[in-house]
Amino acid sequence: MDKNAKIYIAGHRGMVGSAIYRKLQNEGYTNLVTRTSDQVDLRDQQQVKAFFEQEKPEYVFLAAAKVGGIVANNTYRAEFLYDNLQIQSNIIHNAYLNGVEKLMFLGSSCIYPKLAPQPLKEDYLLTGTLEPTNEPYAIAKIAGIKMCDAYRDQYGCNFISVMPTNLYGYNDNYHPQNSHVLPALIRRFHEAKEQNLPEVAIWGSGSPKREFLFADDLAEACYYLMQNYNEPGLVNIGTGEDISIKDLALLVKKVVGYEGAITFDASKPDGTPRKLMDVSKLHSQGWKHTIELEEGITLAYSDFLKKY
Ligand SMILES: NC(=O)C1=CN([C@@H]2O[C@H](COP(=O)(O)OP(=O)(O)OC[C@H]3O[C@@H](n4cnc5c(N)ncnc54)[C@H](OP(=O)(O)O)[C@@H]3O)[C@@H](O)[C@H]2O)C=CC1
Ligand SMILES: C[C@H]1O[C@H](OP(=O)(O)OP(=O)(O)OC[C@H]2O[C@@H](n3cnc4c(=O)[nH]c(N)nc43)[C@H](O)[C@@H]2O)[C@@H](O)[C@@H](O)C1=O
Repeated sequence: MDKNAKIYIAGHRGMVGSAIYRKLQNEGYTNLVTRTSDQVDLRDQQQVKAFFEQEKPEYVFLAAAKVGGIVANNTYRAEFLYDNLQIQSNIIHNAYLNGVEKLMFLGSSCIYPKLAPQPLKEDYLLTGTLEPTNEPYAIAKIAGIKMCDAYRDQYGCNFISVMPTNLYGYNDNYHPQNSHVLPALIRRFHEAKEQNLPEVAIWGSGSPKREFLFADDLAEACYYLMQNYNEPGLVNIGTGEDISIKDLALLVKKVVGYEGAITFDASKPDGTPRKLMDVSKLHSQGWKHTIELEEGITLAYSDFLKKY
């Protein structure tokens, strides 16, 4: 990508899109194209068609999606399927029609079977049954991978797919019910500290394990792969290390400085027992994360304090 290349970042106000935007700006890219969802509703075929015909971007980072934690995924099942299929189909098809040089589609680690062997290798895709709480979202993401591959096969498009692990960072969503675990716990421990509450409830049993990557590290990886990777299929992006939700809660408690107790709310779902990425393909491409979990939580907590 030369520094004047016209690059569209779909979802530039979100956690990931804003991190990719910052990275490209820091690298000296000046021709960045963005639209909010109010300006272009990416679910709308006509709006997306008109946008691509007007702007003719050369590169696309597809980081716009309907996103949320385990309860949001399980509650808004129709929206997670419809919105994501529409957004990604409209963008991928119009990228093809308008001769986009290269597109990166962002999926998620939830595309892998619920009980797949760990760590999750790229070739475990479609080898088993999905986790029910996020099946609609995962089905949409799998369709996105297959769409990139089909457009590569039939039309020769250089469309690549990356699968990030669970993410957190600046501009995260701190909604009490709809967010992912890390922002949810940052907020809950912070509010409990402010209100001198004696205990904080953690959803589920605390035993599931998750892997966490700071969004700015993800943006570095996306930028790196956009320049160096041109293959069909998918590439995992993660750290290759995971932690139980209980230990994560203890770490967030420490960073926030909360001194009360932790309890577990068994009425909430655990989801997949474990989702550890095999990152050997990513490492062999020459990229590795730099921000470790405690440092990242400290950065995210200071961002939370500025905004809430
Ligand atoms: N967060 C995570 O833990 C993970 C995220 N991912 C993937 O990374 C990508 C980005 O996620 P993240 O940054 O966390 O999500 P956010 O919710 O922070 O951002 C999503 C962005 O998508 C845009 N968007 C949503 N619906 C529409 C629409 N109908 N029309 C136009 N724009 C729309 C929003 O734009 P606007 O602000 O203008 O409304 C928003 O900025 C997604 O593909 C997600 O699946 C993958 C793994 C984990
Ligand atoms: C990124 C990924 O995100 C979603 O999957 P998930 O990994 O299960 O994500 P999560 O962050 O919401 O939960 C992780 C774990 O943490 C526990 N947990 C404890 N306490 C809270 C809590 O307060 N909030 C939340 N959300 N979870 C909590 C929770 O019960 C679960 O065991 C997918 O739907 C899918 O969208 C996807 O791809």
